[in-house]
Amino acid sequence: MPNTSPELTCDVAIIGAGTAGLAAERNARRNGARTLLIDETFSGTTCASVGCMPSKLLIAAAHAAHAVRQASVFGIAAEPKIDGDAVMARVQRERDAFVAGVCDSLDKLPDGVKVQARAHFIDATTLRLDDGRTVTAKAIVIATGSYPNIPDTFDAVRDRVLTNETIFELPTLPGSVGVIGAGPIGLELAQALVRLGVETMVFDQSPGLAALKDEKVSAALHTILAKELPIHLEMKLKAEPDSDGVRLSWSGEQSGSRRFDYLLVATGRPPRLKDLGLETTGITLDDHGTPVFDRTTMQCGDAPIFIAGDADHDRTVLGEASAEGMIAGRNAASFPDVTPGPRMVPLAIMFTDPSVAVIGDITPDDQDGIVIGEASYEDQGRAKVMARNAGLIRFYAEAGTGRLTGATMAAPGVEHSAHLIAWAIQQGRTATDLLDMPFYHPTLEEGLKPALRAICKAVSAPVPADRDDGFTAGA
Ligand SMILES: Cc1cc2nc3c(=O)[nH]c(=O)nc-3n(C[C@H](O)[C@H](O)[C@H](O)COP(=O)(O)OP(=O)(O)OC[C@H]3O[C@@H](n4cnc5c(N)ncnc54)[C@H](O)[C@@H]3O)c2cc1C
Ligand SMILES: NC(=O)c1ccc[n+]([C@@H]2O[C@H](COP(=O)([O-])OP(=O)(O)OC[C@H]3O[C@@H](n4cnc5c(N)ncnc54)[C@H](O)[C@@H]3O)[C@@H](O)[C@H]2O)c1
Repeated sequence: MPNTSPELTCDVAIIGAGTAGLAAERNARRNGARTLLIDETFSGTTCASVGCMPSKLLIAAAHAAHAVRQASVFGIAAEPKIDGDAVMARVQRERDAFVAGVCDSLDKLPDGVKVQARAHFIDATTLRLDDGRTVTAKAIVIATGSYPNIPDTFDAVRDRVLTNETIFELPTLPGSVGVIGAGPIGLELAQALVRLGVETMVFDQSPGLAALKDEKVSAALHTILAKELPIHLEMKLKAEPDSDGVRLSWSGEQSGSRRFDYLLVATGRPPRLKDLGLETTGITLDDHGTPVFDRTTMQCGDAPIFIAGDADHDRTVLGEASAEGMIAGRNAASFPDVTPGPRMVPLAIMFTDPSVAVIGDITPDDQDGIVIGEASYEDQGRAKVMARNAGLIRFYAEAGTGRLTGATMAAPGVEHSAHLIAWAIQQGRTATDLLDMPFYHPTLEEGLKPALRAICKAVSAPVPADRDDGFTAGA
């Protein structure tokens, strides 16, 4: 039941009922705090409503279409017949079910915890709500998430601009979409759209894909994705209205111009901190206006203010929003007694085909003290069986020991194998340790072995003596 009291007090107030805010509220309450969870809409998390889940639903439909198209490789003649209305109806139906699940959990919060309003700080422990009420708390958690940035370049065509907040609402698939931004949102959705029969092109002002620091993997991914999707990097763009659509002109290494029904603008999601009154709190802000905080405690300086999720602009993925929320909630409840929480090895996965993972520390090729082992999936046994033999993985390891420190992977099955690598890195395992573990045949995981062996060789570490030394037929 929403709380309508005029003056509110609590131990911990949380601004934002997304993944981070919900985790923070739960953990603060579990640690004995009287909590208030403040949200403008309580309409479901970004993940469920306009983020992870609807995007993966659209990708699932695209995979189905792609599999039909690929069937001819195996001697099966088939052509997908794509019903755009039905594709979008399923995306929306399943998305609504995920949102309903979030809303159910909101309904189960204890009476009086939910406060529906927009909040801003008037000092470090007081919030003003947009309905005129105030909230006084011993500690406050900022979990306000992020929003889609739309550069001025697209001002003249705003009515034809889609973002992640609007694209999943379309009643049917559009005929053509220019995707601006080759980050995870742009690439995941562009590949899904093109596979669903939408004429799609991607444009970015930067030279690489998805901000991958590993240029070799970025280049390999570009080559693979460009086979089905034109991707123009380092482009200057101009957008003008054009008969119920947009004319996009680009210039750079190549130049061109064409009309699209829509532009999907996926040019980054800055933290939603504007108008939050942070300047009244005394906390230190960085050059972008984001609070400076401690990554292990989530505390902003030594103030009674904590931050979690996309709002801190650090590791902007779901698992980290949840983990940060848990740490922030616990420390807000025990403030001023604040203790570090363990952080996980960073893991980000992009659900393109092939999927892409970035794990741990990504180091340049010429960095002292680090060796790199790589493996191509072009000749990988199981990937060839499935006609998915393309991709590159690169592991980074300590030169002295072969201890794995990070990985960039773009290859089939990486969404799964990346977890094994992240777990190994978190446990401090060496390449030799991993090669001593079971690998089944024939699997995509076997494709990790050449990269691990290359690390062993580079650090003169043993490949386990009683394990295969690289000669499994078809691996
Ligand atoms: C298209 C897309 C696909 C994604 N796919 C993945 C994926 O596959 N895997 C993955 O791990 N991550 C993915 N992400 C990222 C993931 O969704 C986010 O990292 C995560 O949802 C952030 O959660 P949050 O709690 O920080 O923010 P949110 O869930 O956005 O919650 C913020 C809340 O704060 C409220 N709020 C804001 N300001 C105020 C205020 N002043 N007063 C009151 N309330 C306020 C808002 O109403 C909102 O409810 C994706 C994101 C997008 C956009
Ligand atoms: N699978 C996943 O985990 C997943 C999927 C989607 C989104 N996300 C999260 O959502 C966040 C936002 O994703 P995103 O892809 O919008 O942002 P991003 O910041 O990762 O990428 C934005 C891209 O847009 C480009 N760009 C910026 N301004 C431009 C302009 N004016 N013209 C042309 N290009 C421009 C940038 O060079 C960059 O490549 C990510 O940080 C990610 O954490 C995660």
